[in-house]
Amino acid sequence: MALLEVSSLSVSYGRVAALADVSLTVREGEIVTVLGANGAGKSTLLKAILGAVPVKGGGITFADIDLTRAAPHKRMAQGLVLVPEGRRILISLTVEENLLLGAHMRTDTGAVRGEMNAIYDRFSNLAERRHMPASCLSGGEQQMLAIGRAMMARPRLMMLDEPSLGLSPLFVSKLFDLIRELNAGGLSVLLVEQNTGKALKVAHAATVLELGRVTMAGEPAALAADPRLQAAYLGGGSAPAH
Ligand SMILES: Nc1ncnc2c1ncn2[C@@H]1O[C@H](COP(=O)(O)OP(=O)(O)OP(=O)(O)O)[C@@H](O)[C@H]1O
Repeated sequence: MALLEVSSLSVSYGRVAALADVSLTVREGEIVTVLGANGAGKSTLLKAILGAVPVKGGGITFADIDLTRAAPHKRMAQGLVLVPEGRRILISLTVEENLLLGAHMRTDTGAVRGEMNAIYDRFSNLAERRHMPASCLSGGEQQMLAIGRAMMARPRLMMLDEPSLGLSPLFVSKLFDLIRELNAGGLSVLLVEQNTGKALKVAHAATVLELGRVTMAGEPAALAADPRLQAAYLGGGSAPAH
């Protein structure tokens, strides 16, 4: 079943057309990746789905509800969450305060505490430093905190904007393991990545954006084997095993 349906979406910043006629589907339980060079419109797509930028044309349906004109908080209440590029952790707040920010829309305080404990069980580094400012975390740990904060909203679909950017190879591996694990637990994922090889390995479907338009879309293994994609994003290397 389609969880997120983006159809013929167009977004402009003044005269700059950032997205033109973009369509994409995320089915329940899927990881879908959006690939593309800098400025292709990937972040704009995620922001438009979240309602942070106005759409000029097209539609966004989530869980069969038309959210095209809905306010961001209405979309979040439906289970949409964004882990933004650059993580946007509040470094002067404690780890725990950052996590609680993710639950600010929830009124079920008992369940919120349970969720937080589950996050601490998953991330012992965060648990150990729960009362310390987030500034004491490494970049990789801050990314885990950003994902933990998003989990606090109990999302149905998590959108991740270039989560591996600037992380050490060890944390990149941990990050992709985590995405797999969360997905295995039932979370649907829309993943924007520059790490094309890793993103294609983890995803069930992929879409390539170029200058705001979809130029390729389909099964990740097929895309990975496509010479155009190899030349542009995989350094001409061989297709990753799926
Ligand atoms: N606030 C803005 N005002 C004007 N133009 C913008 C704004 N944000 C993005 N753009 C332009 O819209 C286009 C798409 O940008 P976007 O950030 O969505 O691309 P991206 O694929 O996410 O790139 P990156 O990987 O660099 O984040 C680019 O031409 C960019 O310059």
